[in-house]
Amino acid sequence: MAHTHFRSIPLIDISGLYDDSLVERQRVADELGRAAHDVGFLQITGHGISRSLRDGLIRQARRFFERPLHEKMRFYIGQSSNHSGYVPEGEEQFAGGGKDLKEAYDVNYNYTEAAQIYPLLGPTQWPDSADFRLEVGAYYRAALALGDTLFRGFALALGLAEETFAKITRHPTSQLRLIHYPLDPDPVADRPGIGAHTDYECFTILLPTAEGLQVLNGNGQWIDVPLVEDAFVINIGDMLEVLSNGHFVATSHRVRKVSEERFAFPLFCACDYTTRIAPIAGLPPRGERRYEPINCGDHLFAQTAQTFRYLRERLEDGSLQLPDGAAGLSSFGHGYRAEKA
Ligand SMILES: O=C(O)CCC(=O)C(=O)O
Ligand SMILES: [Fe+2]
Repeated sequence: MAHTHFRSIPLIDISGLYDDSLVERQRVADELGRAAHDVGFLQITGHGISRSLRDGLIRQARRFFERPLHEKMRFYIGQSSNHSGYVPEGEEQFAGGGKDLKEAYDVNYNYTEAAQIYPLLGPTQWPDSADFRLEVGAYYRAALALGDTLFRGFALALGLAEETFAKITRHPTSQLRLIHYPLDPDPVADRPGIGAHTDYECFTILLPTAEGLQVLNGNGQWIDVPLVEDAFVINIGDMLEVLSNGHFVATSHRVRKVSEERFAFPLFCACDYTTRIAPIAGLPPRGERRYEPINCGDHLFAQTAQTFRYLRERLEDGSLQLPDGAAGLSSFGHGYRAEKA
């Protein structure tokens, strides 16, 4: 296993990434790089996303999930063109048939400029609330911009040109999930909030409202991620592990059963749909692992199609086909998750 026997999650003030001095940006980038290499998880402060933007997001999520199911289902993800909208409990089914105790609202890059050519890109399906669209949309854009800053930091940390990732993140297939974990009505049933997994994308910018997230260290121990005021949790996903040739690690994590209502807002920062994800030229391998190249969008869509009920039904009735090459992807996503957990 690549990552170390860490016992805690590094906390890094990233305000220096916005500094005019490259020396200062490199100093912070080196800290990010150490955390991404040793742990695959970190928390950041100094990110510049205001409390009011964060509060607006949380407020809109609370309001939406409080609505009766039949109203939420008017914005069901299965009727959208870019895989956005309401995800009821049980819609997602993971390898082994597990179901998580959660509901979600998924917001994608709102891509309206061209005819939709790829399954995960297109206009986002918003609910019938102008405030939701305003506040959630504003948060999405701010968090995506923070993602661009982190991409620059990770590039410096890898010894690459600062803009390396900018060329492949123009209209990224990056999804913001508003997740609601209700209070568990049946504390006997053994259902996790979210079972053990790694994230598929490059990295995730996560805002949680309560504790519950746990991270697997190299010793096989689950380490609690504490709730830190004003901080975001950042974790490396499969694609940045590949791009960095294993220098950064996608670390397995889970959400344990919740004893209080909990919300969590991950923004999964990915690349443009057609980006070929392979080790970046010039980065020496770390360890024995060799990475097969994959296509960013096809990989995300193939994983999604195999876990969401409405897409599985289309696969089964033949109205949807998986992208070419999707079959050979078991070393990522859930397959990889199972191996690590
Ligand atoms: O709820 C959380 O804190 C984490 C959610 C998560 O890991 C995911 O959605 O991939
Ligand atoms: Fe995750």
